[in-house]
Amino acid sequence: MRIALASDHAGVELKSTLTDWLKDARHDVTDLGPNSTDSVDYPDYGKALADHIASNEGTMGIAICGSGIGISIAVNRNPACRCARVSEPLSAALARQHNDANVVAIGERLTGVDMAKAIVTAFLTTEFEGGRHQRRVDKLS
Ligand SMILES: O=C(CO)[C@H](O)[C@H](O)[C@H](O)COP(=O)(O)O
Repeated sequence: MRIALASDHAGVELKSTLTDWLKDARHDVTDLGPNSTDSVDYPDYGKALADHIASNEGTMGIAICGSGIGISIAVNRNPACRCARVSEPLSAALARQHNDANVVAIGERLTGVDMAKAIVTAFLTTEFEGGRHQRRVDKLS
C-alpha cells in the first residue's frame, strides 16, 4: 500500500516510529517531514500531505501533530482529502467504512505508540462500504 506521512514538531517522533514500522511491513512509504523537533507550523505540513494525496490517487495519509486537531483541519482544506482525527481504532474503522477517509490524524501528545499502531492498522485494513455512504461522501464535494 502507498502511504504518506506528515507531522509538525509535536508529531515527529510518532511519525518516525510509524514510518519505520510501516516500512518493515513492506509498505511504500513517503515521509513528507519534518525531520527534526525544531518548531514548525502544522498548516505547512498538512498542506504538503494534502497536496501529495490529491496528486497520488489511492495513497493513504497519516497526519500527526500534538493533538491531531490542527493538522487534520489543515489537511481537510483540500477537497481531495477526507481526514478523520481519531483516538481509537473503532473510529478509524468507521472513518473508512462510512466516510471513505483517505487520511487519519493522530495526536502524539495524547495517543501512545501501541494505540497509534492499532489505529493505523484499523485504518489501512478497513474498506469503504459504499452504498448509502457513497451518496453522502459525494455530497461532501
Ligand atoms: O494544532 C495543534 C493543537 O490543536 C497541535 O497539537 C500542535 O502540535 C500544537 O499546537 C503545537 O504546540 P506547541 O506549543 O507549539 O508545541
